[in-house]
Amino acid sequence: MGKIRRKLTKSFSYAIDGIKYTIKSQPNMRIHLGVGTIAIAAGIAFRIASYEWLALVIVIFFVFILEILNTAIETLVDLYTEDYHHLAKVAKDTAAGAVMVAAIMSVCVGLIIFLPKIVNWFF
Ligand SMILES: Nc1ncnc2c1ncn2[C@@H]1O[C@H](COP(=O)(O)OP(=O)(O)OP(=O)(O)O)[C@@H](O)[C@H]1O
Repeated sequence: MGKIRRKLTKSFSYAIDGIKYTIKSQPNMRIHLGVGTIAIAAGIAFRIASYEWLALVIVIFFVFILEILNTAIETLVDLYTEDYHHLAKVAKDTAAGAVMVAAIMSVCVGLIIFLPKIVNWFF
């Protein structure tokens, strides 16, 4: 039992190391964290419904997940080659594209949830 717990603790701490590395090395991850925090604060301020929380939390975490995977792919490419290679460019650009698509999706969800509330608030 102790052995299993020690193994789980180790895996957990390696995963946290990966997340910490992404936050430290990727300015974009820090932007995602900032925007996610603002969106959560806005959700609290506007008392959004539970289905809106569901959509908001999913898109926020989806962007985090893809940024972490993007970092893993970038790092693997750099480990493989530091020379210019067309396929290295394709790998990095497509991984970055995935993050961008997720970020656009999260902006759309944010607008769908908050825009009517902001308009109501002002008018
Ligand atoms: N080995 C390589 N061969 C060809 N093109 C590369 C290579 N490394 C990077 N690139 C190109 O340069 C771009 C920037 O690569 P870089 O490693 O600096 O990532 P980045 O822009 O810092 O990504 P992020 O901002 O997400 O950290 C890549 O998207 C890719 O188009």
